[in-house]
Amino acid sequence: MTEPKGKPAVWQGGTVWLTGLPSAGKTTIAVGLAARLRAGGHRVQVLDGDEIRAALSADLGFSKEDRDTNVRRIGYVSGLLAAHGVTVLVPVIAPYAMSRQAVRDQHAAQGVRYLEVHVATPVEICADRDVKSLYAKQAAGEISGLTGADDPYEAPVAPDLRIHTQDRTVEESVQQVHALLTERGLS
Ligand SMILES: Nc1ncnc2c1ncn2[C@@H]1O[C@H](COP(=O)(O)OS(=O)(=O)O)[C@@H](OP(=O)(O)O)[C@H]1O
Ligand SMILES: Nc1ncnc2c1ncn2[C@@H]1O[C@H](COP(=O)(O)OP(=O)(O)O)[C@@H](O)[C@H]1O
Repeated sequence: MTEPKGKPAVWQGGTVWLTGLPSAGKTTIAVGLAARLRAGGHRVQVLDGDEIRAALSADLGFSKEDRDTNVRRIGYVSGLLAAHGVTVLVPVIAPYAMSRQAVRDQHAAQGVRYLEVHVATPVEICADRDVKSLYAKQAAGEISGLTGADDPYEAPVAPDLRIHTQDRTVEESVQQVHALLTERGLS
């Protein structure tokens, strides 16, 4: 396959999983980081939670079992892409430690780089942002099983990076993750 003209492609791939509560800032950071990496010549794919659920996991809900299946599916796809030189950014809640560990193990078994970033925005801030009005709906009793409100979130014990987005600009948060990638040879 011929590479597009322009900046030379950068070939090292890997998965960067951004885990955190709804409205923590996962998608915003992934989109900002993707633009920055693409400008540097990287092949980048963002596997957004909502898009993947529509395309690949439409059969799944938000039970523990379904979330685990969803996370493992996304991990499988990201591993394939990353093995072929793509930097895969995954802004997906992934609330259970065991599912996240399974994805990490799967990448290790394939010899593919994997970084976990905990977007550790406190639930009060997330509920205040409430980008999709989910916290309001949960508080009003219209939905249940919302991560962080009335469904579990197992915070990572030893992520590669933990970031606090409150009192930070989006650009500062993107820069923090970009610095991690640089340190680990992924940018
Ligand atoms: N009950 C409940 N709990 C959590 N999230 C909910 C729920 N219902 C819908 N949504 C919306 O779906 C997005 C979460 O999908 P994910 O695939 O990231 O979740 S998971 O990893 O399978 O738990 C999530 O997207 P983000 O807000 O971007 O995190 C929500 O918008
Ligand atoms: N430092 C920051 N990093 C990321 N998002 C931030 C930051 N400060 C404020 N925000 C805002 O928080 C919201 C996060 O929404 P989103 O990225 O959709 O969250 P998630 O994907 O985790 O559900 C956006 O409106 C974003 O502009």
